[in-house]
Amino acid sequence: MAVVADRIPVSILTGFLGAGKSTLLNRLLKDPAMRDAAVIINEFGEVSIDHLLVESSSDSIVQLSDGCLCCTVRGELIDTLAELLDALQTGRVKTLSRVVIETTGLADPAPVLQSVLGHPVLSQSFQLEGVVTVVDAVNGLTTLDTYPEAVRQVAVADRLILSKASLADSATLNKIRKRLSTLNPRATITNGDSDEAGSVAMLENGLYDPASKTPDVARWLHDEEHADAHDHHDHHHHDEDHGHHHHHHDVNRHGDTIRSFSILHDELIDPRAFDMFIDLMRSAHGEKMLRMKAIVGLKDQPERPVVVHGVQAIFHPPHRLAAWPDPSDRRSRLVMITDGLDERYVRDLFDAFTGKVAVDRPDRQALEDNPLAVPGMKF
Ligand SMILES: Nc1nc2c(ncn2[C@@H]2O[C@H](COP(=O)(O)OP(=O)(O)OP(=O)(O)O)[C@@H](O)[C@H]2O)c(=O)[nH]1
Repeated sequence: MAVVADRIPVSILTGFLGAGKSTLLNRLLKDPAMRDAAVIINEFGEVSIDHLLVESSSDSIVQLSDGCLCCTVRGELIDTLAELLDALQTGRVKTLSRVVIETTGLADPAPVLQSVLGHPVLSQSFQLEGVVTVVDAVNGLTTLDTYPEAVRQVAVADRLILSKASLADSATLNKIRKRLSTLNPRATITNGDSDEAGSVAMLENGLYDPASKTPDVARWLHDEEHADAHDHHDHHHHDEDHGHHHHHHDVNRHGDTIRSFSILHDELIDPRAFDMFIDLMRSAHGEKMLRMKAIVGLKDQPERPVVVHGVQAIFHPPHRLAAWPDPSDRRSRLVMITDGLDERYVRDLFDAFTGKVAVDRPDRQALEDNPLAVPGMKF
């Protein structure tokens, strides 16, 4: 493979589940300087939603890498970068100004970094320009206390973007800023609301230098290099159960209580029933629901699906899309990442609200009578 004279800058956009990575990426893609950039989006879970919602400008190439970047299986990412290079060298892509890789929220960034920094061939053509980590001002402190991945994401960053600052009180904001400065004293902290956060400037952090980070970072990268020798596929279990594909994670990295699963539904849903389902999930199980993303067809406006984002107990205001992103596929899709919440239970609850009858399950009426199901979300 020929060596490209100027290496192409690669930026990594990371941050815990629901921190606001895609939101930032959508803003970034509107910056004219992102023309000729490629974006690689990695999603957790087999039913993808993110790529449908990325508002790419026509010149940006959006690649979907659906391998799991959160563990050390990095083959997919290497393949995707190699394909980009090939497209450039064979003229299928005229110019490639930069690459942005959005990791999954559970990503341990070390293997991702190592893919670029440590690959003998790719590192001749790509150079790591920096790591941008989005931290949610509302859930950030709890997340950092609970999930070591979140700490690593902060520690490796060149720039920290503090999202949802407008939703947090000033005492929380001060605490989180302090915590971030302790975890990573050299990273710039940028407010997510600022113009800078949504522009290419946030990616321009100079070349990535692990030595400027805390000593832990150099150690993690070193560990990753050595972990390469092992076959990490051993840790992945892709089972088929009731026709649903699971992605069970390497228990050593994420704890064996984290699960990702998705629900597909062919019929349009009664808006009120969906309200109730979401409300019950939020009020009764919010802390166990690390992430919910859904695109849902409701009976009131079948042509305009609703997008719902839940991040732990916080549900962001849902929004209606102007149309289905892919008109040939109008199934409702809910992707959930839970910690200690049984998949069967969530499925049964959803089925109950959407009218699927089963003998051993409460029906919708019974659930509506449940005082936990406080109506609240209106579309
Ligand atoms: N108010 C407010 N909401 C935000 C901000 N950033 C993101 N959100 C909302 O938070 C929710 C999650 O945002 P995403 O951008 O999808 O988060 P993500 O990090 O890409 O999520 P994952 O890919 O699941 O890890 C969405 O409903 C956003 O609208 C912010 O700065 N302020």
